[in-house]
Amino acid sequence: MKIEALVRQPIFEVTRRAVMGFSSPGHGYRPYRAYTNVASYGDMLFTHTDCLPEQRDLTALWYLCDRWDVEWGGETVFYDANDELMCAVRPRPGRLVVFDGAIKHAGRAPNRICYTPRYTFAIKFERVAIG
Ligand SMILES: O=C(O)CCC(=O)C(=O)O
Ligand SMILES: [Fe+2]
Repeated sequence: MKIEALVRQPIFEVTRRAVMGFSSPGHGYRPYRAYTNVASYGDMLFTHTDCLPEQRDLTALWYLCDRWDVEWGGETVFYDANDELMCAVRPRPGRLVVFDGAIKHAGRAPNRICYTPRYTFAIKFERVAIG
């Protein structure tokens, strides 16, 4: 999605406010990319990072679902430097998670009993000097 169009949407204002909480004196965040992920049972979503550690980008991830059964799986999982699980975020209607893009993570495909696609909407922010 074009960033100029995104910033006019109500979802962006909510996202911006959440991301603002990570600002520090002299530094803010600027959106540079936004897109939707879709995954269904059997898909393979690879473990990755969204930026290099020194970049300190943030990823804002919305779970776009009307409902999400706990048995459907499809969590976003986060790993430490030893590839141990630190955290799993369960899709939930309207949930937003904001995280440091340098943390290793992966979306997980839904389980076999899930007949609905798993949609997430990602907005990537770069750290910028302000003032
Ligand atoms: O859909 C997810 O849970 C993760 C998406 C993601 O990691 C990304 O878009 O960079
Ligand atoms: Fe990612």
